[in-house]
Amino acid sequence: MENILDALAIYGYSNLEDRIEFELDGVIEKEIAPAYCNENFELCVSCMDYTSLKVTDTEKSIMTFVSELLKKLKKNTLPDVASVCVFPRFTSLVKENLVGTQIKTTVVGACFPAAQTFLDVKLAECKAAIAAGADEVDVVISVGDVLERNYEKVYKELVAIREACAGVILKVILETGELKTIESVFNASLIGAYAGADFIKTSTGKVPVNATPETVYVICEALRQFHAQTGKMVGIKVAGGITKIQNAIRYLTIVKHILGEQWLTPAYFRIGTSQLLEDVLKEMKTVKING
Ligand SMILES: O=C[C@H](O)COP(=O)(O)O
Repeated sequence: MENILDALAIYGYSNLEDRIEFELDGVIEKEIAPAYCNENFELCVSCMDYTSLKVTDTEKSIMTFVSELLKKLKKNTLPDVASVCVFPRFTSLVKENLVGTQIKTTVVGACFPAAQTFLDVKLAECKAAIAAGADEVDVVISVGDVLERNYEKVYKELVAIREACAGVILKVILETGELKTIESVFNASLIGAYAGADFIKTSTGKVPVNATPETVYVICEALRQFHAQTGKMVGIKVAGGITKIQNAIRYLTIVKHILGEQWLTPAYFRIGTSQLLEDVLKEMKTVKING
């Protein structure tokens, strides 16, 4: 592509603010109740990036985290989650402990969560994670540069990261709670898509504001327009503070409403979460009992 600024000029977000409020409170709100069913709870499990990104994580705690997950899935006859997501140093450990399942190993790379280091260090970390067995890498965009509209710089860095992550799934995290405006979330989504991201991800879970219905709406709209222009489907990962299945179903409904049912597979929809599975199990039982 010639120039990211020329590419962005094709897209429009001017009427989004009114539409978001109108649709989230109206038509989308009405679509949530019928989507609240065990079939979609299972879909949420299969789209889950089951995550542990704590400063206290150790080899021992991560092994327990993975084995408890596998036990819960088996005991409740649930589908495999999409991936287990951890810090880079646990890559090979997770990979080994997932042998015999379809579950992928996701690693946060490029100096998650602040991403404030040298590009060479970011690239080296991504490459090391892949060499250790990562199937998927989640990296944070240079948030400050997006806010200053240094779009060319942000795009070039992501292209370099895309090259370093050749052959694996790349998720670009926008940290939407820090981007704040529709313009920056919309443009950052498109920059990620043009740089070759497989998924645009909302948040790290490490700042006060994470995924929200409004920002998920904006990302979906950017990806809808990107698909209309290029024919390419880019996935969306909602993440950060998602502890209740009600919230996951709300996001699933927004994605379906804007992007369509074809996005509702682990190839195009992910939920990054450290705590959602327990609530899914609880709600599945409640829904079964109450019919
Ligand atoms: O990558 C970030 C995680 O998906 C955040 O998950 P959490 O806020 O549930 O810990």
